[in-house]
Amino acid sequence: MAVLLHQAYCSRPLFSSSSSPSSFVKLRFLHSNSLLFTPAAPPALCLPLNTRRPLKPVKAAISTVDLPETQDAKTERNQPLLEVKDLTAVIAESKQEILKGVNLVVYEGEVHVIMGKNGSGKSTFSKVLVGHPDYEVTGGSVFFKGENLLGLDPEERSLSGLFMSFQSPVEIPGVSNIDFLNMAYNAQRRKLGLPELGPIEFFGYLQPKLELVNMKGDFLNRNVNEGFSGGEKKRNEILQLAVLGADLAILDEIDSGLDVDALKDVSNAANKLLTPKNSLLVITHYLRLLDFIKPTWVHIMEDGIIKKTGDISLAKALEKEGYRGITDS
Ligand SMILES: Nc1ncnc2c1ncn2[C@@H]1O[C@H](COP(=O)(O)OP(=O)(O)OP(=O)(O)O)[C@@H](O)[C@H]1O
Repeated sequence: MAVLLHQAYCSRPLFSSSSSPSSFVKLRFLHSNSLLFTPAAPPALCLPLNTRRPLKPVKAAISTVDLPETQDAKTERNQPLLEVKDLTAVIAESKQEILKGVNLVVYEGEVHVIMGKNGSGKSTFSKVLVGHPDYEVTGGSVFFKGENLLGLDPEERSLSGLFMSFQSPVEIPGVSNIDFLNMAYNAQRRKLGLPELGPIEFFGYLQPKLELVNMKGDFLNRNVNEGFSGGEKKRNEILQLAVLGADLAILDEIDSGLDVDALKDVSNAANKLLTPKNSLLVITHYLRLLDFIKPTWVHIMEDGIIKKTGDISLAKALEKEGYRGITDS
C-alpha cells in the first residue's frame, strides 16, 4: 500500500493514502511494518548547518528589497537569508487571493516574528515559502540564500535549509518517532553522499537533542504524534528541528497549547539552535513567547500584506491597544 506523507516539513505530516496529491515524502509499506522512503523523494528535510548542500549563487537573480531604514541599519554586517518581494498567492483550488504583496527580508542571525489577526495570511505565507501545493504563487519573488526559492520543489527547498513546524502537526500511525527521525536524517545523509547512521549510532546522535528539548525517551517508541498532547506535539516539532537542522526555521504557533514549563523548554531549545548564521521566523499571537524568544523584528500582517514592522515595542503596543490601535495609523 503506497501512502503519501505530504505537507512540507519541510514536510511532514499529513499521512494519508487518499488525500490531496503532493510530491512530498513517499513511504511505501513493503510488509506489515517496513517502510521505505523512495529515494527520489526524501522527506523534506533540513540539513545540519555543517553538512548542508551549498547552493549555487544566482547573482543576476538576486532581488533588491526595500528595507525599513532601521532594519537595514541594524543588520548591515550580515547576509540576507530570505528576501521576499511583492509576493502574491492564491488558493490553488478557488483562486482566492490570500497574499497580496508580502515584502520581508530576513538576515542571518535574526529572529522575525509575524503577528496578525486570525485569517490575515500568516500560515499561508509560511506554507507558500515551503511550497505547499494548496497555494499558487501569482507574482513577486522569493530568494533564499541567493537562490530563487520559487523555482525549487518542496524537497529542494527543505534540502536547501528551510524547515517548517506546522501549526497542527499531524499523526503518522504505524511509524515510530525514532524510526521516522532516523529515516528522515538518513535521507538527508544519502542526499549528501554520506553514510547512513544505523539505529545505535543514530540514538547516540539523538540523545543530546532529546535533552535539549527536555523530552522523555518514551516518546521515541510511540508513533509519530499519535496520542501526543498538543504540547507534546509542539515539543516533538522542535526535536525534529534539532535533529534535522535548518538555516531558516519557520515556527507556526509553536507556543499554542503549551504550559509555562513547556513554553520555556521549547523556547530555550529554539534559542539554542539559533546561531549567527541561521534565523527564525516565528508566527505567534502572544507576547508571552517573546519573553523567551527575543525578536529582532516584529511584523504585523493584515489582509495578506505586512502592514507594519517594528521591534518588541510593537508587540507590546499590540498587547495594550489591540490591532485596531496599531494598524489604523
Ligand atoms: N487551503 C485553503 N482553503 C481555503 N481557504 C484557505 C486555505 N488556506 C487558507 N485559507 C484562507 O485564507 C485565509 C488566511 O488563512 P491563514 O491560515 O493564512 O491565516 P492566519 O493568519 O494564519 O490565521 P490564524 O491566526 O487564525 O492561524 C483564511 O481566511 C483562510 O480561511
